[in-house]
Amino acid sequence: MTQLQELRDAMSRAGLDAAWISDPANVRAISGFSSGKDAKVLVTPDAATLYTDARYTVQAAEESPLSAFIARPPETLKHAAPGLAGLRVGFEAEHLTVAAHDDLREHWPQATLVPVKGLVQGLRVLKSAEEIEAIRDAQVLADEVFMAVRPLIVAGARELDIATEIELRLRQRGAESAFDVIVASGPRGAMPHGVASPRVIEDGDLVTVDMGARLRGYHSDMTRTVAVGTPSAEMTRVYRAVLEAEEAAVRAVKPGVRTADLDKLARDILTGHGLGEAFAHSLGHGVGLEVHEAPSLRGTSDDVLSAGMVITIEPGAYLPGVGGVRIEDLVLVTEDGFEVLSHSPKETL
Ligand SMILES: CSCC[C@H](N)C(=O)N1CCC[C@H]1C(=O)N[C@@H](C)C(=O)O
Repeated sequence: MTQLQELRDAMSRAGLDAAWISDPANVRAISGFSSGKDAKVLVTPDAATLYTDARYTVQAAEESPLSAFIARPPETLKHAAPGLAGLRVGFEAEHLTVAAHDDLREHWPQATLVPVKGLVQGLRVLKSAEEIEAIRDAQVLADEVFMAVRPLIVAGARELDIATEIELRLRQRGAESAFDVIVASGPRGAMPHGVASPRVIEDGDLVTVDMGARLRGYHSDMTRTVAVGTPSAEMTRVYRAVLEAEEAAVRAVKPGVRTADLDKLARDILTGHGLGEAFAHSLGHGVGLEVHEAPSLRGTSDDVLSAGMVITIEPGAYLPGVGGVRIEDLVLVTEDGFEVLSHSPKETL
């Protein structure tokens, strides 16, 4: 079943006659159109229209099987209005701005607007074989690039130079960076989202590199923390604790496991090493058309793993003023357990 058919089933369950899809990743999932931020999709039980503007006439015809209406707002909204009179139209409450909602109310006065959450995101959680292939291919490129750049992570190099090399080499392989590359060395390692800075890497630093490729719209995500020279005894101990937590959590991945329990498993190991407070984020997240998507591997999550999910396992420990460690693998949940998609070696300190 295509995601469009699945969406119609979900709309019917939610009591909707139509859905206005505005989130770029959801637009792509439903229509195949890759410039989702300049497009919307209107879905009813017997029609689906891609709305975009004249910059994309050729691209829309090439990429999407949906019929396209080429115009800019408000003509798009005026075009849709007659067919929506008297209908319950779902809109994406987590994405639509207040101003865009006002526009819908103005142009569709006879429709009942219904806020919905996760309508399409829910359909994206289980990946098709084609989607898994794209994520796998993206990770192959990311592994290649990490391995090629690893020898450049030495004392005297700047974090920015490492990030630039990663971005360039991903581009050369036909991909792009999935997000701003994180290169956090020495004390900057205490920042989980420490994007590369001009800092010069020093002997004895641990350097956290968090990178991903985007290929055919799909993302990969992986982190390695590498040692330059000999790190301090304290940071070596932190590294080993994070590695222990990471490997234990990966081994526990299988269908039916609650993501909150996985988070707890990793967190308990770090707590046992006195690092519970230092683990300042969730254990991981789903990966697909967005780098962060469902399921959430957070302690408060109700999500349960199923075969076909692609997730990250990425515990970390962050000591302000001292440094940090994160180790992250990209993992496919399989019928009988898991497959690790990221293959870059991890340091054994
Ligand atoms: C800007 S994308 C960052 C990708 C990275 N691998 C990642 O997902 N990180 C880095 C540290 C924490 C983690 C993250 O942002 N987790 C989110 C889902 C959270 O809220 O915990």
